[in-house]
Amino acid sequence: MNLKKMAALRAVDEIGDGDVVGLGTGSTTHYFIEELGRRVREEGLEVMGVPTSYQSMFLAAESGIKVTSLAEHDVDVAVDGADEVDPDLNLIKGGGAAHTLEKIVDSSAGSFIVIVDESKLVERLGAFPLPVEVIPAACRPVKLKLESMGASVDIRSSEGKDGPVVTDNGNFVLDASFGVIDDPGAMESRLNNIPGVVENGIFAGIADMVIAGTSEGLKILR
Ligand SMILES: O=C[C@H](O)[C@H](O)[C@H](O)COP(=O)(O)O
Repeated sequence: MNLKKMAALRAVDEIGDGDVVGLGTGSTTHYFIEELGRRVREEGLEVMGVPTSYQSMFLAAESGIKVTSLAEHDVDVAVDGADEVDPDLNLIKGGGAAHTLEKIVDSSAGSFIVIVDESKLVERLGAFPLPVEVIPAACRPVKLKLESMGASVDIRSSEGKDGPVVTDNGNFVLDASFGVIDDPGAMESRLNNIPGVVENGIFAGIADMVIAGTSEGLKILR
C-alpha cells in the first residue's frame, strides 16, 4: 500500500463526531482530507475543517467537508504532513510553502497529529532545506542574513510562473540549507526574530503524535 495513504487513513480514526479539524497541506494530507470527506458523505460523520492553504480549502469543499476558520472556531485536532520528523517530534515543514498558516492552525489545536511516510523520519533535522517565508521587500536582506548565519539560500521558484513562488499570503520563500540543526527550538526563535521573516518551517515541540507509514506497518511516535 501507499505509505502516505496508510498513515492518513489511520489518522482519520482519531477524528470524532463534532470535531473541528485542522486540515494540513500536501500530498499526505490529501489522502486524509479525501477519506475524511468520504466518511462525512457516506457515514454521516459531522466535522468542520479549518484549512491551512487554498489547496486544502478547495479539496475540503470538493470532498464535502464544511469549511470554517479560526475566526469562528477553535480546532480540536489538526492533522498535517511534514518534510522531516526527528525522534523528539520536532518537524521541518513548508515544502509546499504553506507552513505559516499551518503553524498557526497546528499550534492552536487541542491535539496535533503528523502523518508521514518513513522517508520523512530522520535522526536530526536539516537535510531538507529550511523554508523561510519573507515579506518581498525583505527578501535580499533576509537572504544575506541567513547566509551570514552559514546557510546557502535559494529564492524558491516553480513551474507555472516565471519568477519567485508567491505564497497564499503574498510573500516569497527562501530555502535555507544550514546542514544539521543542533537546537531546533532555538533556531526557530532566532529565525523568526529577523526583521521581514514572517515564519520559518521549524515546528519545535508542538506535535503530539506522529503516524508514520513504513514498509513494516504503521509506526506511532508520541
Ligand atoms: O507546505 C507544505 C507542508 O508543510 C506539507 O505538509 C509538507 O511539505 C509535507 O508535504 P507532503 O505530504 O506532500 O510530503
